[in-house]
Amino acid sequence: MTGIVSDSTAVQYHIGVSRAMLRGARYVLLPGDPDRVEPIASCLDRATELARHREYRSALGYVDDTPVLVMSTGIGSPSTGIAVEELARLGVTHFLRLGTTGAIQPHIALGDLIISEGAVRLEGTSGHYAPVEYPAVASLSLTQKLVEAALHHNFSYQTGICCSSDSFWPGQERYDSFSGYVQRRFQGSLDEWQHLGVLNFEMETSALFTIARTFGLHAASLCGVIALRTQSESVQEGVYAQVKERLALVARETVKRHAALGAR
Ligand SMILES: O=P(O)(O)O[C@H]1O[C@H](CO)[C@@H](O)[C@H]1O
Ligand SMILES: O=c1cc[nH]c(=O)[nH]1
Repeated sequence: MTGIVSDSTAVQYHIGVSRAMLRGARYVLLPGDPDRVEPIASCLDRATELARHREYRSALGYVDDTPVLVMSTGIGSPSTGIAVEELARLGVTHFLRLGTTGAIQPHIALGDLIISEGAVRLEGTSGHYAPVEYPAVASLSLTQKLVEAALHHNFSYQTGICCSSDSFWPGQERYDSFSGYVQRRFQGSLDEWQHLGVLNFEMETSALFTIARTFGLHAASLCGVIALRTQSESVQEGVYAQVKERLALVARETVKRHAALGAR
């Protein structure tokens, strides 16, 4: 039986790109927001748009001679899991999430970058790939290059554990939802994660780390802080432009340094 999804030479069913379109790219930069693809791609050389399909918008560019795909994942772990599946099939081996996030530690500032060493799996998708005991951990070599790149640009950054939630409101203990209700299991959870040293909330990193690991592939996560959850439930949209620029600059430098290792 042949199906479009399982054929590695075909245009992939959800993401709308094929192996030939990737020009051998092994690196992918993964923002959640489709509108972040173009500004990130504009920090690469010779960038061109590839496709727009559902939440997946893609562009191909270069860091010197290294081809790099930029593709949005949409919001959340299910669509991120589909992106990893289909990109892995096309030969992508290194996945770098470029996201926005809400910080839950008081020493973190708006615009800071957070590099995740691991992630709390507060989502369902990764459980379809590995049991709950399996850790969601980052690729060491890719993460080391992220740290070097943030230092190179002199951007303030933190490293640690993030919490990846399946919901933006109750799972991140926000009370400004439509109903205002947060289930008992999440009441007090922000405080608890904070005491356990978790740095931030977002929605994709744990699925990305888990799935990439189970495939024997490499993933890292860089997020820019747009909400200070110890002060407010709101996101501060004024910092979004600065965060976007920082993510793109650090990503380019990370690929440059990692590609120079010549690792497969
Ligand atoms: O800015 P992105 O990459 O989408 O990331 C964060 O923003 C979205 C929620 O607003 C979630 O996807 C969360 O993980
Ligand atoms: O607080 C935040 C900000 C961005 N993304 C999230 O998931 N949470």
